[in-house]
Amino acid sequence: DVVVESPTGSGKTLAFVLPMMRMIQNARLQKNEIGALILSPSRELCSQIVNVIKPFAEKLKLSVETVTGGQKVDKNIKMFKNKDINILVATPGRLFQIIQHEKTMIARAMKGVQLLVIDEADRFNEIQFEDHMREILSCIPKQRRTGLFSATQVKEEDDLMVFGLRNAKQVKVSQERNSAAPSTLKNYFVECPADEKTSVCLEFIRQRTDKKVLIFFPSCNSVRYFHKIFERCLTKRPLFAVHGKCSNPHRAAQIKAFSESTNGVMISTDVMARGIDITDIDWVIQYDLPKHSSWFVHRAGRTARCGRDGNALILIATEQLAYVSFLDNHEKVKLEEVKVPTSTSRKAEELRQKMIKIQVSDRAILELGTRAFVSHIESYAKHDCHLICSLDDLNVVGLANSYALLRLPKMRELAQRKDLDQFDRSDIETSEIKYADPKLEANRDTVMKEKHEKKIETLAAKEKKRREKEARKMKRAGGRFKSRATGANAEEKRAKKRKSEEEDDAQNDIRLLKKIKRGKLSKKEIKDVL
Ligand SMILES: Nc1ncnc2c1ncn2[C@@H]1O[C@H](COP(=O)(O)OP(=O)(O)OP(=O)(O)O)[C@@H](O)[C@H]1O
Repeated sequence: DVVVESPTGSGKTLAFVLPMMRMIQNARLQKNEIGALILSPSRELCSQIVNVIKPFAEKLKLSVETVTGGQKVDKNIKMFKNKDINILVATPGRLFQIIQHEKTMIARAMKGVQLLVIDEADRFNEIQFEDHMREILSCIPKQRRTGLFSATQVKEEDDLMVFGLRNAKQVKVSQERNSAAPSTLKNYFVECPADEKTSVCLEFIRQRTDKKVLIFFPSCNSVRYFHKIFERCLTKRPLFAVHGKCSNPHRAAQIKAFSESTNGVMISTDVMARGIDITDIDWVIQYDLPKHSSWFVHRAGRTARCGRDGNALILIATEQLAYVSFLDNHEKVKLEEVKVPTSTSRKAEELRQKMIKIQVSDRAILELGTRAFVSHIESYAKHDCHLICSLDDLNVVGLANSYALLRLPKMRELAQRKDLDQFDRSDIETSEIKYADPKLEANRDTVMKEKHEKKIETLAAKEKKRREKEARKMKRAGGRFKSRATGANAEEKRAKKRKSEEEDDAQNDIRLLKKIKRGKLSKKEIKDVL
Protein backbone atom coordinates (compact mmCIF):
# COMPACT_ATOMS: atom_id res chain seq x y z
CA ASP A 1 0.00 0.00 0.00
CA VAL A 2 1.18 3.55 -0.73
CA VAL A 3 0.34 7.05 0.40
CA VAL A 4 1.53 9.34 -2.39
CA GLU A 5 1.94 13.07 -1.90
CA SER A 6 2.98 14.92 -5.03
CA PRO A 7 2.42 18.52 -6.19
CA THR A 8 -0.66 19.48 -8.17
CA GLY A 9 -0.25 18.84 -11.89
CA SER A 10 2.69 16.50 -11.38
CA GLY A 11 1.10 13.44 -13.03
CA LYS A 12 -0.45 11.47 -10.18
CA THR A 13 -3.20 10.10 -12.46
CA LEU A 14 -0.77 8.27 -14.72
CA ALA A 15 1.25 7.35 -11.64
CA PHE A 16 -1.60 5.08 -10.53
CA VAL A 17 -3.13 4.21 -13.91
CA LEU A 18 0.00 2.66 -15.45
CA PRO A 19 0.85 0.24 -12.60
CA MET A 20 -2.87 -0.57 -12.30
CA MET A 21 -3.11 -1.58 -15.97
CA ARG A 22 -0.04 -3.77 -15.56
CA MET A 23 -1.50 -5.49 -12.48
CA ILE A 24 -4.91 -6.00 -14.08
CA GLN A 25 -3.36 -7.29 -17.31
CA ASN A 26 -1.46 -9.98 -15.37
CA ALA A 27 -4.54 -10.88 -13.32
CA ARG A 28 -6.29 -12.48 -16.33
CA LEU A 29 -9.66 -11.23 -15.08
CA GLN A 30 -12.94 -12.88 -16.07
CA LYS A 31 -14.95 -10.71 -18.45
CA ASN A 32 -17.31 -9.40 -15.76
CA GLU A 33 -14.84 -9.32 -12.88
CA ILE A 34 -13.89 -5.91 -11.42
CA GLY A 35 -10.14 -5.91 -10.79
CA ALA A 36 -9.65 -2.27 -9.78
CA LEU A 37 -11.79 0.33 -8.04
CA ILE A 38 -10.88 4.04 -8.25
CA LEU A 39 -12.68 6.54 -6.00
CA SER A 40 -12.58 10.26 -6.73
CA PRO A 41 -14.52 13.11 -5.07
CA SER A 42 -16.20 14.67 -8.13
CA ARG A 43 -17.98 13.48 -11.25
CA GLU A 44 -15.69 15.67 -13.44
CA LEU A 45 -12.61 14.02 -11.97
CA CYS A 46 -14.10 10.55 -12.52
CA SER A 47 -14.73 11.27 -16.18
CA GLN A 48 -11.24 12.79 -16.51
CA ILE A 49 -9.69 9.62 -15.02
CA VAL A 50 -11.80 7.42 -17.34
CA ASN A 51 -10.48 9.44 -20.31
CA VAL A 52 -6.88 8.77 -19.20
CA ILE A 53 -7.58 5.02 -18.71
CA LYS A 54 -9.56 4.42 -21.93
CA PRO A 55 -6.66 4.24 -24.46
CA PHE A 56 -4.82 1.68 -22.30
CA ALA A 57 -7.99 -0.32 -21.54
CA GLU A 58 -8.91 -0.57 -25.24
CA LYS A 59 -5.42 -1.80 -26.08
CA LEU A 60 -5.54 -4.41 -23.32
CA LYS A 61 -9.18 -5.34 -24.04
CA LEU A 62 -10.28 -4.33 -20.56
CA SER A 63 -13.58 -2.60 -19.80
CA VAL A 64 -13.79 0.59 -17.75
CA GLU A 65 -17.04 2.09 -16.46
CA THR A 66 -17.96 4.97 -14.16
CA VAL A 67 -20.78 5.61 -11.68
CA THR A 68 -21.22 9.17 -10.38
CA GLY A 69 -23.89 11.59 -9.16
CA GLY A 70 -26.06 13.12 -11.86
CA GLN A 71 -26.58 9.71 -13.53
CA LYS A 72 -29.77 7.66 -12.92
CA VAL A 73 -29.28 5.12 -10.10
CA ASP A 74 -31.34 2.44 -11.86
CA LYS A 75 -29.18 2.90 -14.96
CA ASN A 76 -26.08 2.36 -12.80
CA ILE A 77 -27.58 -0.83 -11.33
CA LYS A 78 -28.54 -2.13 -14.78
CA MET A 79 -24.96 -1.51 -15.92
CA PHE A 80 -23.60 -3.65 -13.08
CA LYS A 81 -26.03 -6.41 -14.04
CA ASN A 82 -25.54 -6.31 -17.80
CA LYS A 83 -22.08 -4.95 -18.55
CA ASP A 84 -18.60 -6.40 -18.18
CA ILE A 85 -16.58 -4.15 -15.89
CA ASN A 86 -12.89 -4.67 -15.15
CA ILE A 87 -12.13 -1.19 -13.87
CA LEU A 88 -14.71 0.89 -11.98
CA VAL A 89 -14.27 4.64 -11.40
CA ALA A 90 -16.79 6.06 -8.93
CA THR A 91 -17.73 8.93 -6.66
CA PRO A 92 -18.18 7.43 -3.16
CA GLY A 93 -21.64 8.91 -2.68
CA ARG A 94 -23.13 7.25 -5.75
CA LEU A 95 -21.38 3.89 -5.17
CA PHE A 96 -22.70 3.98 -1.58
CA GLN A 97 -26.23 4.59 -2.91
CA ILE A 98 -25.99 1.61 -5.30
CA ILE A 99 -24.61 -0.66 -2.54
CA GLN A 100 -27.59 0.31 -0.39
CA HIS A 101 -29.90 -0.86 -3.19
CA GLU A 102 -27.99 -4.01 -4.25
CA LYS A 103 -25.33 -4.85 -1.65
CA THR A 104 -25.14 -8.58 -2.49
CA MET A 105 -24.87 -8.01 -6.22
CA ILE A 106 -22.18 -5.30 -5.80
CA ALA A 107 -20.18 -7.31 -3.26
CA ARG A 108 -20.24 -10.26 -5.70
CA ALA A 109 -19.12 -8.01 -8.59
CA MET A 110 -16.28 -6.59 -6.51
CA LYS A 111 -15.04 -9.76 -4.82
CA GLY A 112 -12.11 -9.83 -7.27
CA VAL A 113 -10.90 -6.26 -6.64
CA GLN A 114 -7.13 -6.35 -6.25
CA LEU A 115 -6.43 -2.62 -6.32
CA LEU A 116 -8.21 0.29 -4.62
CA VAL A 117 -7.07 3.78 -5.63
CA ILE A 118 -8.36 6.85 -3.79
CA ASP A 119 -7.62 10.05 -5.67
CA GLU A 120 -7.65 13.35 -3.68
CA ALA A 121 -7.59 11.04 -0.66
CA ASP A 122 -7.50 13.77 2.01
CA ARG A 123 -11.00 14.83 0.91
CA PHE A 124 -12.30 11.45 2.05
CA ASN A 125 -11.50 12.21 5.67
CA GLU A 126 -14.34 14.70 5.69
CA ILE A 127 -17.26 13.61 7.79
CA GLN A 128 -19.68 13.33 4.87
CA PHE A 129 -17.56 10.55 3.30
CA GLU A 130 -17.05 8.42 6.43
CA ASP A 131 -20.16 6.22 6.07
CA HIS A 132 -19.64 5.89 2.34
CA MET A 133 -16.04 4.71 2.77
CA ARG A 134 -16.97 2.22 5.48
CA GLU A 135 -19.74 0.67 3.38
CA ILE A 136 -17.62 0.53 0.21
CA LEU A 137 -14.64 -1.07 1.98
CA SER A 138 -17.00 -3.71 3.40
CA CYS A 139 -17.73 -4.81 -0.19
CA ILE A 140 -14.15 -5.33 -1.37
CA PRO A 141 -11.50 -7.86 -0.24
CA LYS A 142 -9.16 -6.88 2.58
CA GLN A 143 -6.41 -8.73 0.68
CA ARG A 144 -5.81 -5.96 -1.87
CA ARG A 145 -3.38 -3.17 -2.73
CA THR A 146 -4.51 0.34 -1.70
CA GLY A 147 -3.06 3.60 -3.02
CA LEU A 148 -3.92 7.06 -1.68
CA PHE A 149 -3.02 9.98 -3.96
CA SER A 150 -3.17 13.71 -3.29
CA ALA A 151 -1.13 16.89 -3.37
CA THR A 152 -2.03 17.35 0.31
CA GLN A 153 -2.23 14.18 2.35
CA VAL A 154 -3.67 14.15 5.86
CA LYS A 155 -1.18 15.02 8.55
CA GLU A 156 -2.42 12.57 11.21
CA GLU A 157 -1.63 8.84 10.84
CA ASP A 158 -5.01 8.03 12.52
CA ASP A 159 -6.85 9.70 9.64
CA LEU A 160 -5.50 6.98 7.36
CA MET A 161 -7.19 4.23 9.41
CA VAL A 162 -10.49 4.62 7.54
CA PHE A 163 -8.83 3.35 4.34
CA GLY A 164 -7.80 -0.07 5.72
CA LEU A 165 -4.13 0.36 4.70
CA ARG A 166 -1.63 -2.43 5.46
CA ASN A 167 2.01 -1.60 5.93
CA ALA A 168 1.65 1.55 3.80
CA LYS A 169 4.72 3.22 2.32
CA GLN A 170 4.81 7.06 2.23
CA VAL A 171 5.90 8.39 -1.16
CA LYS A 172 6.54 12.13 -1.07
CA VAL A 173 7.56 13.85 -4.30
CA SER A 174 8.46 17.13 -2.74
CA GLN A 175 10.10 20.13 -4.29
CA GLU A 176 11.74 22.81 -2.17
CA ARG A 177 9.92 23.46 1.14
CA ASN A 178 6.38 23.07 -0.17
CA SER A 179 5.42 19.61 -1.36
CA ALA A 180 1.95 20.55 -2.60
CA ALA A 181 2.50 23.47 -4.95
CA PRO A 182 4.60 23.09 -8.12
CA SER A 183 7.78 25.18 -8.23
CA THR A 184 6.57 26.83 -11.46
CA LEU A 185 3.51 28.28 -9.66
CA LYS A 186 3.72 31.89 -8.47
CA ASN A 187 1.31 32.74 -5.64
CA TYR A 188 0.18 36.36 -5.11
CA PHE A 189 -2.25 38.25 -2.91
CA VAL A 190 -3.80 41.68 -3.27
CA GLU A 191 -4.95 43.54 -0.18
CA CYS A 192 -8.19 45.43 -0.79
CA PRO A 193 -11.00 46.93 1.32
CA ALA A 194 -13.92 44.45 1.55
CA ASP A 195 -16.17 46.80 -0.45
CA GLU A 196 -13.72 46.85 -3.37
CA LYS A 197 -13.28 43.07 -3.84
CA THR A 198 -15.50 42.78 -6.90
CA SER A 199 -14.00 45.88 -8.48
CA VAL A 200 -10.41 44.66 -7.88
CA CYS A 201 -11.34 41.22 -9.29
CA LEU A 202 -12.84 42.74 -12.45
CA GLU A 203 -10.03 45.26 -12.92
CA PHE A 204 -7.42 42.53 -12.51
CA ILE A 205 -9.09 40.48 -15.25
CA ARG A 206 -9.55 43.50 -17.51
CA GLN A 207 -5.80 44.17 -17.35
CA ARG A 208 -5.15 40.63 -18.73
CA THR A 209 -7.36 40.48 -21.81
CA ASP A 210 -5.38 37.67 -23.50
CA LYS A 211 -5.19 35.39 -20.45
CA LYS A 212 -7.29 32.37 -19.49
CA VAL A 213 -8.62 32.94 -15.98
CA LEU A 214 -10.39 30.67 -13.45
CA ILE A 215 -12.11 32.41 -10.51
CA PHE A 216 -13.27 30.58 -7.38
CA PHE A 217 -16.31 31.84 -5.48
CA PRO A 218 -17.54 30.38 -2.15
CA SER A 219 -20.94 29.02 -3.21
CA CYS A 220 -23.25 28.04 -6.05
CA ASN A 221 -25.33 31.19 -5.54
CA SER A 222 -22.23 33.43 -5.65
CA VAL A 223 -21.20 31.75 -8.93
CA ARG A 224 -24.70 32.23 -10.40
CA TYR A 225 -24.93 35.86 -9.21
CA PHE A 226 -21.47 36.98 -10.35
CA HIS A 227 -21.98 35.15 -13.64
CA LYS A 228 -24.98 37.46 -14.24
CA ILE A 229 -22.94 40.51 -13.17
CA PHE A 230 -19.76 39.61 -15.12
CA GLU A 231 -21.86 38.90 -18.24
CA ARG A 232 -22.67 42.62 -18.25
CA CYS A 233 -19.22 43.85 -17.14
CA LEU A 234 -16.83 41.65 -19.14
CA THR A 235 -18.67 41.86 -22.44
CA LYS A 236 -15.65 41.09 -24.63
CA ARG A 237 -14.55 37.89 -22.90
CA PRO A 238 -15.97 34.36 -23.31
CA LEU A 239 -17.51 33.69 -19.88
CA PHE A 240 -18.23 30.27 -18.36
CA ALA A 241 -19.68 29.12 -15.05
CA VAL A 242 -19.91 25.78 -13.25
CA HIS A 243 -21.22 24.83 -9.83
CA GLY A 244 -22.62 21.79 -8.04
CA LYS A 245 -26.24 22.51 -8.99
CA CYS A 246 -25.58 22.43 -12.76
CA SER A 247 -26.50 19.25 -14.63
CA ASN A 248 -23.71 16.90 -15.73
CA PRO A 249 -24.00 17.74 -19.43
CA HIS A 250 -23.96 21.49 -18.67
CA ARG A 251 -20.92 21.20 -16.42
CA ALA A 252 -19.05 19.06 -18.95
CA ALA A 253 -19.93 21.44 -21.81
CA GLN A 254 -18.82 24.52 -19.87
CA ILE A 255 -15.49 22.91 -18.85
CA LYS A 256 -14.88 21.73 -22.43
CA ALA A 257 -15.64 25.17 -23.91
CA PHE A 258 -13.41 26.83 -21.31
CA SER A 259 -10.57 24.37 -22.08
CA GLU A 260 -10.87 25.19 -25.78
CA SER A 261 -10.98 28.98 -25.28
CA THR A 262 -7.80 31.06 -25.37
CA ASN A 263 -8.80 33.93 -23.05
CA GLY A 264 -11.96 32.61 -21.42
CA VAL A 265 -13.02 33.46 -17.87
CA MET A 266 -14.47 30.57 -15.82
CA ILE A 267 -16.40 31.32 -12.62
CA SER A 268 -16.59 28.24 -10.42
CA THR A 269 -17.16 26.78 -6.98
CA ASP A 270 -14.77 24.21 -5.52
CA VAL A 271 -16.28 21.62 -7.87
CA MET A 272 -13.29 22.56 -10.07
CA ALA A 273 -10.83 22.97 -7.21
CA ARG A 274 -9.28 19.53 -7.37
CA GLY A 275 -7.72 17.43 -10.08
CA ILE A 276 -9.35 19.15 -13.06
CA ASP A 277 -6.60 19.12 -15.66
CA ILE A 278 -6.90 22.10 -18.01
CA THR A 279 -3.32 22.65 -19.07
CA ASP A 280 -3.23 26.31 -20.13
CA ILE A 281 -4.95 28.29 -17.40
CA ASP A 282 -2.84 31.43 -16.89
CA TRP A 283 -4.40 32.79 -13.69
CA VAL A 284 -6.39 31.30 -10.83
CA ILE A 285 -8.15 33.92 -8.71
CA GLN A 286 -9.71 33.20 -5.32
CA TYR A 287 -12.42 35.77 -4.42
CA ASP A 288 -12.20 34.81 -0.75
CA LEU A 289 -10.54 32.34 1.61
CA PRO A 290 -11.21 28.66 0.80
CA LYS A 291 -13.28 26.62 3.27
CA HIS A 292 -10.18 24.56 4.17
CA SER A 293 -6.65 25.98 3.98
CA SER A 294 -5.52 22.72 2.32
CA TRP A 295 -7.86 23.56 -0.57
CA PHE A 296 -5.79 26.68 -1.30
CA VAL A 297 -3.03 24.70 -3.06
CA HIS A 298 -5.55 22.58 -4.95
CA ARG A 299 -7.39 25.65 -6.24
CA ALA A 300 -4.12 27.40 -7.17
CA GLY A 301 -2.88 24.12 -8.66
CA ARG A 302 -5.37 24.36 -11.54
CA THR A 303 -2.59 26.36 -13.19
CA ALA A 304 1.19 25.69 -13.51
CA ARG A 305 0.53 22.08 -14.48
CA CYS A 306 3.06 19.59 -15.72
CA GLY A 307 6.01 21.93 -15.52
CA ARG A 308 4.28 24.93 -17.11
CA ASP A 309 4.34 28.39 -15.53
CA GLY A 310 1.22 29.62 -13.77
CA ASN A 311 -0.02 32.35 -11.44
CA ALA A 312 -2.52 32.41 -8.60
CA LEU A 313 -4.04 35.40 -6.83
CA ILE A 314 -6.16 35.61 -3.69
CA LEU A 315 -8.18 38.73 -2.80
CA ILE A 316 -7.46 39.49 0.86
CA ALA A 317 -9.53 42.10 2.67
CA THR A 318 -7.57 44.30 5.05
CA GLU A 319 -9.00 42.49 8.08
CA GLN A 320 -7.90 39.11 6.61
CA LEU A 321 -4.20 39.89 6.27
CA ALA A 322 -3.24 37.37 9.00
CA TYR A 323 -4.18 34.66 6.48
CA VAL A 324 -1.03 35.41 4.47
CA SER A 325 1.32 34.41 7.29
CA PHE A 326 -0.97 31.50 8.21
CA LEU A 327 -0.54 30.05 4.72
CA ASP A 328 3.21 30.55 4.94
CA ASN A 329 3.48 28.75 8.29
CA HIS A 330 0.72 26.14 7.92
CA GLU A 331 0.63 25.30 4.21
CA LYS A 332 4.23 26.33 3.40
CA VAL A 333 2.85 28.66 0.71
CA LYS A 334 4.55 32.03 0.32
CA LEU A 335 2.36 34.79 -1.13
CA GLU A 336 3.87 37.84 -2.80
CA GLU A 337 1.87 41.10 -2.67
CA VAL A 338 0.68 42.75 -5.88
CA LYS A 339 -1.30 45.93 -6.42
CA VAL A 340 -4.19 46.58 -8.81
CA PRO A 341 -3.62 50.30 -9.41
CA THR A 342 -6.49 50.66 -11.88
CA SER A 343 -9.04 49.76 -9.20
CA THR A 344 -10.00 52.80 -7.11
CA SER A 345 -12.74 53.46 -4.55
CA ARG A 346 -14.47 55.65 -7.15
CA LYS A 347 -14.44 52.79 -9.68
CA ALA A 348 -15.72 50.43 -6.98
CA GLU A 349 -18.64 52.79 -6.28
CA GLU A 350 -19.38 53.13 -10.01
CA LEU A 351 -19.39 49.31 -10.28
CA ARG A 352 -21.68 49.07 -7.25
CA GLN A 353 -24.16 51.47 -8.86
CA LYS A 354 -23.98 49.46 -12.09
CA MET A 355 -24.60 46.21 -10.16
CA ILE A 356 -27.61 47.84 -8.45
CA LYS A 357 -29.03 48.79 -11.87
CA ILE A 358 -28.56 45.18 -13.05
CA GLN A 359 -30.50 43.95 -10.01
CA VAL A 360 -33.26 46.54 -10.53
CA SER A 361 -33.61 45.29 -14.12
CA ASP A 362 -34.53 41.78 -12.94
CA ARG A 363 -35.90 40.69 -9.57
CA ALA A 364 -34.39 37.23 -10.16
CA ILE A 365 -30.87 38.80 -10.02
CA LEU A 366 -31.83 40.89 -6.97
CA GLU A 367 -32.94 37.75 -5.11
CA LEU A 368 -29.89 35.81 -6.36
CA GLY A 369 -27.55 38.51 -5.03
CA THR A 370 -29.09 38.34 -1.58
CA ARG A 371 -28.95 34.53 -1.51
CA ALA A 372 -25.34 34.68 -2.75
CA PHE A 373 -24.36 37.02 0.08
CA VAL A 374 -26.14 34.85 2.66
CA SER A 375 -24.35 31.70 1.48
CA HIS A 376 -21.04 33.60 1.41
CA ILE A 377 -21.46 34.55 5.07
CA GLU A 378 -22.63 31.03 5.99
CA SER A 379 -19.58 29.43 4.35
CA TYR A 380 -17.25 32.06 5.85
CA ALA A 381 -18.60 31.20 9.30
CA LYS A 382 -17.41 27.59 8.76
CA HIS A 383 -13.94 28.03 7.21
CA ASP A 384 -11.10 26.36 9.12
CA CYS A 385 -9.11 29.54 9.82
CA HIS A 386 -11.82 31.27 11.82
CA LEU A 387 -9.40 31.67 14.75
CA ILE A 388 -7.29 34.12 12.75
CA CYS A 389 -9.93 35.36 10.31
CA SER A 390 -13.19 35.26 12.25
CA LEU A 391 -16.61 36.29 11.00
CA ASP A 392 -16.73 38.84 13.84
CA ASP A 393 -13.70 40.63 12.34
CA LEU A 394 -15.06 40.48 8.81
CA ASN A 395 -16.17 43.83 7.37
CA VAL A 396 -19.67 42.53 6.59
CA VAL A 397 -20.98 45.94 5.48
CA GLY A 398 -18.05 46.25 3.05
CA LEU A 399 -18.68 42.77 1.68
CA ALA A 400 -22.38 43.60 1.29
CA ASN A 401 -21.31 46.56 -0.85
CA SER A 402 -19.08 44.26 -2.90
CA TYR A 403 -22.26 42.30 -3.59
CA ALA A 404 -24.07 45.65 -4.21
CA LEU A 405 -26.92 44.63 -1.89
CA LEU A 406 -29.90 46.96 -1.67
CA ARG A 407 -30.91 45.52 1.71
CA LEU A 408 -28.92 43.65 4.35
CA PRO A 409 -30.62 40.26 4.83
CA LYS A 410 -31.59 39.25 8.37
CA MET A 411 -29.48 36.21 9.28
CA ARG A 412 -28.60 34.36 12.48
CA GLU A 413 -24.84 34.69 11.85
CA LEU A 414 -25.11 38.51 11.94
CA ALA A 415 -27.69 38.86 14.74
CA GLN A 416 -25.13 40.07 17.31
CA ARG A 417 -23.40 42.57 14.99
CA LYS A 418 -23.40 46.18 16.17
CA ASP A 419 -22.00 47.69 12.95
CA LEU A 420 -24.77 46.82 10.50
CA ASP A 421 -26.36 50.29 10.83
CA GLN A 422 -23.36 51.59 8.84
CA PHE A 423 -24.85 49.83 5.82
CA ASP A 424 -26.23 52.34 3.35
CA ARG A 425 -29.73 50.86 2.80
CA SER A 426 -30.86 51.76 -0.72
CA ASP A 427 -34.06 53.83 -0.87
CA ILE A 428 -35.19 51.89 -3.94
CA GLU A 429 -38.56 50.26 -3.16
CA THR A 430 -37.54 46.60 -3.70
CA SER A 431 -41.16 45.39 -3.66
CA GLU A 432 -41.62 47.25 -6.97
CA ILE A 433 -38.70 45.53 -8.76
CA LYS A 434 -40.20 43.15 -11.29
CA TYR A 435 -38.93 39.86 -12.70
CA ALA A 436 -37.64 40.19 -16.27
CA ASP A 437 -39.48 36.94 -17.01
CA PRO A 438 -43.20 37.85 -17.46
CA LYS A 439 -44.32 34.41 -16.26
CA LEU A 440 -42.41 34.84 -12.99
CA GLU A 441 -43.78 38.37 -12.63
CA ALA A 442 -47.37 37.25 -13.15
CA ASN A 443 -46.83 34.47 -10.67
CA ARG A 444 -45.22 36.94 -8.26
CA ASP A 445 -48.41 39.01 -8.16
CA THR A 446 -50.42 35.90 -7.33
CA VAL A 447 -47.84 34.83 -4.74
CA MET A 448 -47.86 38.35 -3.21
CA LYS A 449 -51.67 38.40 -3.09
CA GLU A 450 -51.78 34.92 -1.56
CA LYS A 451 -49.24 36.09 1.02
CA HIS A 452 -51.31 39.23 1.79
CA GLU A 453 -54.53 37.24 1.91
CA LYS A 454 -52.97 34.73 4.26
CA LYS A 455 -51.60 37.59 6.36
CA ILE A 456 -54.97 39.34 6.62
CA GLU A 457 -56.85 36.13 7.31
CA THR A 458 -54.39 35.36 10.10
CA LEU A 459 -54.79 38.92 11.42
CA ALA A 460 -58.61 38.70 11.19
CA ALA A 461 -58.64 35.30 12.93
CA LYS A 462 -56.35 36.63 15.69
CA GLU A 463 -58.55 39.71 16.09
CA LYS A 464 -61.71 37.58 16.22
CA LYS A 465 -60.16 35.36 18.90
CA ARG A 466 -59.14 38.42 20.91
CA ARG A 467 -62.61 39.90 20.73
CA GLU A 468 -64.30 36.66 21.79
CA LYS A 469 -61.91 36.45 24.75
CA GLU A 470 -62.64 40.08 25.59
CA ALA A 471 -66.40 39.51 25.34
CA ARG A 472 -66.19 36.49 27.67
CA LYS A 473 -64.19 38.56 30.13
CA MET A 474 -66.69 41.42 29.93
CA LYS A 475 -69.58 39.00 30.40
CA ARG A 476 -67.95 37.49 33.48
CA ALA A 477 -67.13 40.97 34.78
CA GLY A 478 -70.68 42.13 34.01
CA GLY A 479 -72.25 39.17 35.96
CA ARG A 480 -70.07 39.66 39.05
CA PHE A 481 -70.53 43.40 39.53
CA LYS A 482 -74.04 43.83 38.07
CA SER A 483 -75.59 45.03 41.38
CA ARG A 484 -72.87 47.46 42.30
CA ALA A 485 -74.00 51.07 41.68
CA THR A 486 -70.61 52.38 40.72
CA GLY A 487 -68.99 53.89 37.64
CA ALA A 488 -70.11 50.73 35.82
CA ASN A 489 -72.14 52.93 33.45
CA ALA A 490 -68.95 54.78 32.42
CA GLU A 491 -67.16 51.41 32.02
CA GLU A 492 -70.10 50.11 30.01
CA LYS A 493 -69.99 53.22 27.79
CA ARG A 494 -66.23 52.69 27.30
CA ALA A 495 -66.79 48.96 26.54
CA LYS A 496 -69.61 49.81 24.10
CA LYS A 497 -67.35 52.37 22.37
CA ARG A 498 -64.52 49.80 22.19
CA LYS A 499 -66.93 47.20 20.83
CA SER A 500 -68.23 49.51 18.10
CA GLU A 501 -64.64 50.48 17.17
CA GLU A 502 -63.75 46.79 16.97
CA GLU A 503 -66.77 46.11 14.79
CA ASP A 504 -65.66 48.90 12.44
CA ASP A 505 -62.19 47.31 12.27
CA ALA A 506 -63.74 43.95 11.49
CA GLN A 507 -65.84 45.51 8.73
CA ASN A 508 -62.68 47.20 7.41
CA ASP A 509 -60.69 43.93 7.35
CA ILE A 510 -63.50 42.12 5.59
CA ARG A 511 -63.76 44.98 3.08
CA LEU A 512 -59.99 44.72 2.49
CA LEU A 513 -60.24 40.96 2.10
CA LYS A 514 -63.02 41.36 -0.49
CA LYS A 515 -60.89 43.94 -2.39
CA ILE A 516 -57.92 41.58 -2.45
CA LYS A 517 -60.01 38.71 -3.75
CA ARG A 518 -61.21 41.08 -6.49
CA GLY A 519 -57.56 42.16 -7.00
CA LYS A 520 -58.54 45.75 -6.25
CA LEU A 521 -56.11 46.38 -3.39
CA SER A 522 -54.02 49.53 -3.96
CA LYS A 523 -50.27 49.55 -3.32
CA LYS A 524 -50.84 51.95 -0.42
CA GLU A 525 -53.42 49.64 1.15
CA ILE A 526 -51.06 46.66 0.77
CA LYS A 527 -48.28 48.67 2.41
CA ASP A 528 -50.60 49.83 5.23
CA VAL A 529 -51.57 46.25 5.92
CA LEU A 530 -47.98 45.04 5.87
N1 LIG B 1 5.31 11.78 -17.84
C1 LIG B 1 4.56 12.77 -18.33
N2 LIG B 1 4.94 13.42 -19.41
C2 LIG B 1 4.19 14.42 -19.90
N3 LIG B 1 3.02 14.83 -19.38
C3 LIG B 1 2.61 14.19 -18.29
C4 LIG B 1 3.33 13.14 -17.71
N4 LIG B 1 2.63 12.71 -16.64
C5 LIG B 1 1.52 13.46 -16.56
N5 LIG B 1 1.51 14.34 -17.56
C6 LIG B 1 0.48 15.36 -17.78
O1 LIG B 1 0.49 16.25 -16.67
C7 LIG B 1 -0.82 16.79 -16.48
C8 LIG B 1 -1.18 16.72 -15.01
O2 LIG B 1 -1.34 15.35 -14.66
P1 LIG B 1 -2.40 14.96 -13.52
O3 LIG B 1 -3.72 15.59 -13.83
O4 LIG B 1 -2.34 13.51 -13.31
O5 LIG B 1 -1.78 15.74 -12.29
P2 LIG B 1 -2.11 15.49 -10.76
O6 LIG B 1 -0.84 15.30 -10.04
O7 LIG B 1 -3.16 14.44 -10.64
O8 LIG B 1 -2.70 16.91 -10.40
P3 LIG B 1 -3.79 17.26 -9.29
O9 LIG B 1 -3.10 17.19 -7.96
O10 LIG B 1 -4.23 18.61 -9.66
O11 LIG B 1 -4.86 16.22 -9.43
C9 LIG B 1 -1.75 15.97 -17.33
O12 LIG B 1 -2.12 16.74 -18.47
C10 LIG B 1 -0.91 14.78 -17.77
O13 LIG B 1 -1.27 14.36 -19.07
